[in-house]
Amino acid sequence: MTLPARPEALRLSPAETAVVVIDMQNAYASPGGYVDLAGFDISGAAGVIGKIATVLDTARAAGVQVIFLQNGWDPDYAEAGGPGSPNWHKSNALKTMRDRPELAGTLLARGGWDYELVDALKPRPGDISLHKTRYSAFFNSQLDSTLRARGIRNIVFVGIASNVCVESTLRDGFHLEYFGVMLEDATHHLGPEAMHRATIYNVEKFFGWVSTVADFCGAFGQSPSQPVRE
Ligand SMILES: NC(=O)N/C=C\C(=O)O
Repeated sequence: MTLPARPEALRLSPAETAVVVIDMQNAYASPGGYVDLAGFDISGAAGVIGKIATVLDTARAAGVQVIFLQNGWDPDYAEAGGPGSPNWHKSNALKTMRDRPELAGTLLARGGWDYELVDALKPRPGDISLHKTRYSAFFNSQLDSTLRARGIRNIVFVGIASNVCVESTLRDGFHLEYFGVMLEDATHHLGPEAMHRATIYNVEKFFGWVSTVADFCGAFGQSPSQPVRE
């Protein structure tokens, strides 16, 4: 398949390509989830859910492996690290729970609603689900071995947040020799909109390629006119 992308089109074989869905959990995309409670504007998050669903439908039909990542920790937060970990100091989920003790134990804890994937984006048979405990999905996870075991060299990224976990993972993937493509309209940022644009610049200029949902579906879909779900 030839995927139109910036700075140039890419030739991608479906068997060597995965769509990696970053952290489409209630924490990042639902009202009342972690980033909403932490004070981030999540109004744009709902808009990417339907677009990601369209990408996943197209990927599955084309034989492209779909891999879901979920971010978080065990219910006791041992995996989050204590004061000796920078994560303890920088994680806005942990900081929010320290500021608001009534939320203790609720944010990004495995087994809770906040950790769960949003209802519209649940894994289907054949999809793979992996857990991660830091921003990069390659760190201390099974992502690298899962991809290598299947001969996958190309990763198409969708999910939240473009400027945090998507960019961190795409950068680590670059250093591990993966070809990373970010779908700019199936990813959403945390913080000011300029952060999304900055990530697009970084990816396009230094770490990978940028494409769109329509171009992905045009390249991998049965029909180039396959509609994009809103
Ligand atoms: N999924 C993400 O990009 N997460 C960003 C921040 C956090 O998890 O605190």
